[in-house]
Amino acid sequence: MTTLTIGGGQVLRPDMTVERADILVDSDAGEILAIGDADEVGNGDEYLDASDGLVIPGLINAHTHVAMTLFRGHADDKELDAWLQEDIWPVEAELQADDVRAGALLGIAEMIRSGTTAFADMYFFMDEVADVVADTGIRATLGHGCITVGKDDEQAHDDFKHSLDFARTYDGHADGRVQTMFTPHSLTTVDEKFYEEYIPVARDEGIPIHIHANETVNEVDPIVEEHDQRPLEYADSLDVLADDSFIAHGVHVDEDERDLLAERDTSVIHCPASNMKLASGMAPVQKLLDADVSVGLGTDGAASNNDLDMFDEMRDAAMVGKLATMDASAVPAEAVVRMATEGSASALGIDSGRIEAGANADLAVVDLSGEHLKPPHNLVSHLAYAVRGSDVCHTVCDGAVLMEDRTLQTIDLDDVKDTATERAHALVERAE
Ligand SMILES: CSC[C@H]1O[C@@H](n2cnc3c(O)ncnc32)[C@H](O)[C@@H]1O
Ligand SMILES: [Zn+2]
Repeated sequence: MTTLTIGGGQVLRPDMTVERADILVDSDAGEILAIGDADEVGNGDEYLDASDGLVIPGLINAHTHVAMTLFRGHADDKELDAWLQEDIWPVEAELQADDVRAGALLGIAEMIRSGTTAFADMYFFMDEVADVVADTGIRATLGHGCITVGKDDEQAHDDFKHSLDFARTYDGHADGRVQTMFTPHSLTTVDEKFYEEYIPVARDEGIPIHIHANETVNEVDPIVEEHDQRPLEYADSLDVLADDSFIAHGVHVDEDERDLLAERDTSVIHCPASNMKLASGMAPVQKLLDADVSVGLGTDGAASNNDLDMFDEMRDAAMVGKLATMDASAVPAEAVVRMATEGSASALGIDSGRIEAGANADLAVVDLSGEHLKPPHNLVSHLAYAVRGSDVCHTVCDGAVLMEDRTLQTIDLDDVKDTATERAHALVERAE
């Protein structure tokens, strides 16, 4: 057994207390072995210095499209439908496998550097993303996204079959760091008959389901008109809601839908930056929490955010949670830290997001030496409101060190930046 000690720092525990402790990790099994005083925990074969640092669970970005880093800054200042139809879908139509590889490498580098150790992604060319996940050491839940608008029946069926095949083939890839899901894009971009045919197949095979839902009023209204049902009631009639399902956004959800989500134990992934930038609306996050809905946190793609930094996302979630309710006590610091850790972990069904013996050794160390983190009155407050992604100095996933002293260990960052820039420019040119 090879072991790793993360020593000399303070540690965020699952009850949101902070204590001075060392952490011993079994690097082979990828698990936390012990947390305690240096003499109790003992010396590992390797050592990461966390002095003047706070060890936190690696953050979990529970909804993104990682290769969309290629479109960062390509299309801003438009609402969702115009943004997708006029700018994003035309460039996505030109995507090649190597583009997705380049965009995924860039996004994963950004996530590891800002303390994210797992993400959920629905996109295209997902075998490329799975291979990049394998090579870089991060953890991910991946699905090939299906859209039926603009496709004939045969193309749409092929898309769904491909999505199921991807989920079957790649589940457990990369020593179990890759899990898979079935990912119809949304309730308005996928025709009902495809839900009716393929959701039962996913359910029979135990494949989790992830969709965008209730993101904008433009998406909700046509469903209500056509089906005389709220979108999540419609989703439930299609058997989309279950304890291993999770929906992205959930901005426009009424009280009955919140109760339905709680009853079905379906998680909502809150994406506050994307919701603000696309002016989609303000999700009723405090009401979701009050209704006992499990809430995780995601950045969405880098074209609607425009970064993949989960510290930014925690801050945005806390800020917009207060603005939405005009209540400064809504969505407090502790709630957003829980969303980015245990809430997202629960949505993805992974045993990460908590620093306890037996849990996955997915960890990040925040350097507390910066002037913007003094005085350290309350470190949970700092995580929500003051820490920046660039304060992360070490990142560990599955017991392996992915970043040490701000240097990536599995990614050649200069090469990744150059390749992504070249491919993004060529891609946009092809689409013009
Ligand atoms: C079918 S793969 C995923 C698909 O979703 C698009 N997308 C990116 N951000 C959003 C969003 O906020 N709402 C809906 N769809 C989004 C992405 O560009 C892909 O086409
Ligand atoms: Zn999305």
